[in-house]
Amino acid sequence: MLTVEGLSIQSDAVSLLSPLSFSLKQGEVLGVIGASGSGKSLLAQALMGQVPPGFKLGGKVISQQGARRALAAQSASVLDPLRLIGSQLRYAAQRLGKRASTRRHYFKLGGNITERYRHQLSGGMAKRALMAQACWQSSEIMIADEPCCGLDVEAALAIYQHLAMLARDEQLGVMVISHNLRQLLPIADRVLVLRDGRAVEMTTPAHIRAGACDEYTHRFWTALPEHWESERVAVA
Ligand SMILES: Nc1ncnc2c1ncn2[C@@H]1O[C@H](COP(=O)(O)OP(=O)(O)OP(=O)(O)O)[C@@H](O)[C@H]1O
Repeated sequence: MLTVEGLSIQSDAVSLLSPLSFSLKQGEVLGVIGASGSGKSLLAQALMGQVPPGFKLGGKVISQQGARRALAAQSASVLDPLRLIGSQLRYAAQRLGKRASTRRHYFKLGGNITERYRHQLSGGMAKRALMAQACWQSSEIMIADEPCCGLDVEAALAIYQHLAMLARDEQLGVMVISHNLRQLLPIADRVLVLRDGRAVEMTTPAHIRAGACDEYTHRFWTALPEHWESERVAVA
């Protein structure tokens, strides 16, 4: 569905993303993990062709048969501050055309989010609006950058379940960027691990759970609270 060949980002002489190649398949959830600043959001922006001004983008991003990509960005700043959320969602749905009707069940907004402006949303409400908007924007590829920060566990679970359903039932290629391995692993088919703008490995949840992965990846797994050793807890 999406083929990435030697994708790289430079700012001045600094390499922020070293040449990276991978594919996103139809019906798959590809998780992306990495420490803060490892280049996850830049990768998402590069896949959308939207890197910050002055950044140099290298390599190729090829969509199969013109598959459209939508990004649920990390920050609500991408929402239009002057239009009601409902109006922005309706616009996205119109562009999706006939296929929009099957998306009604995903990322329910609740409350009166659609009747509010961006500045009237809480962090969690904004997140839900961003997810719903991206879901209406593309029928082929959806990229979700930290879809659940600011959400309570129940809302986060619903979002992850909907991302999995979009891949499984609607056959989208779904890429999910997350710090939260515990939420990501149950829905991911494969996991791309980034460190300092470089790919450490492309692995699977089964390999991560079994410890059959790079030592850097394994550290994310052992950092989950359920794996804390008693002495580490005692120090904390
Ligand atoms: N607009 C920008 N101008 C300059 N540097 C930037 C810009 N955006 C990102 N960077 C730099 O690129 C690197 C990767 O940033 P990125 O936002 O992709 O990290 P991330 O992995 O998404 O982090 P986090 O998990 O904290 O969101 C960082 O060193 C960051 O400082």
